[in-house]
Amino acid sequence: MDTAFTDKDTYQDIFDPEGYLNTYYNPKSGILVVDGFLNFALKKLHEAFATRGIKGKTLIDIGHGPTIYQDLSACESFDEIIGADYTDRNREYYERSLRNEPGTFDWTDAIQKVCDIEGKGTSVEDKKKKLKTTVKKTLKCDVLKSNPLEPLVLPKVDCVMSLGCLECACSNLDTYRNVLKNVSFLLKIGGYIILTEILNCSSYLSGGKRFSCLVLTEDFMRSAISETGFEIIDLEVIYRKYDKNQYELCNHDSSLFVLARKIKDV
Ligand SMILES: C[S@@+](CC[C@H](N)C(=O)[O-])C[C@H]1O[C@@H](n2cnc3c(N)ncnc32)[C@H](O)[C@@H]1O
Repeated sequence: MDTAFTDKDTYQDIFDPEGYLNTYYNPKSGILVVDGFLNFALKKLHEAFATRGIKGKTLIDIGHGPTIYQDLSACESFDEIIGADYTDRNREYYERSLRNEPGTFDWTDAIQKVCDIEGKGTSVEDKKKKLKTTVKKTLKCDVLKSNPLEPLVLPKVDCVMSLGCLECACSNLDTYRNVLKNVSFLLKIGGYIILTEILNCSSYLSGGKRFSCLVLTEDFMRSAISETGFEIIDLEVIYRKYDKNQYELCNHDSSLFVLARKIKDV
């Protein structure tokens, strides 16, 4: 299902955090739970931070939306995490989730999964505390700007992570390549980028509204990342089993994880 490009101000106006979380991350029926993406992402993030030892002072989590699962492994490897998203509602929901406010989405299953993968006997409560103390703030950001955090200019960071955001922010492949350069601007030479994207998806339904998605392929991702000054360290794709009902909500056929290291500015 194609749909007109939904730009950042459409997100600001109509993207509903609760509707998104219930459709995509509900522990029993969430599309990204049922299709295996969430477990895949949690495993790959643990591998990147704990097994490969990607660590440092600061990680920026760009386009976090209302989700916190992506920071559960990172919070053990970085002194601080800075969140960033375009919409006020998503930044507010992210902060409320970090404070474990009543009525916010229950991430217990995902947190328990990460604690189990880590195998250190960390309790869900202790992981929530670690996450809350490591994420220092969340900032307004626009990945379409050469400095996505404009007007702020932060010191270059050790890692930038962006899960399921860039393909929503871009209307064409050239813009996607530029956005990779924009995100790279925030990174030290030798720093790391971590991306997940859904592939071959043209749109997704969230909170009863349809949002556009830039159709990405594994080949495009490999070339775009290499052409924007990164060396790919790890890239993995998982394929989803076809389910007509879920497909109508979100028509991706696979999901991609990539870890890459910045070797130069382009
Ligand atoms: C599908 S949600 C991804 C949420 C979350 N990272 C996840 O893994 O499910 C896409 C996010 O991209 C953000 N976004 C869209 N356009 C943006 C832009 N130009 N700059 C920064 N964030 C943007 C939206 O506000 C939204 O939070």
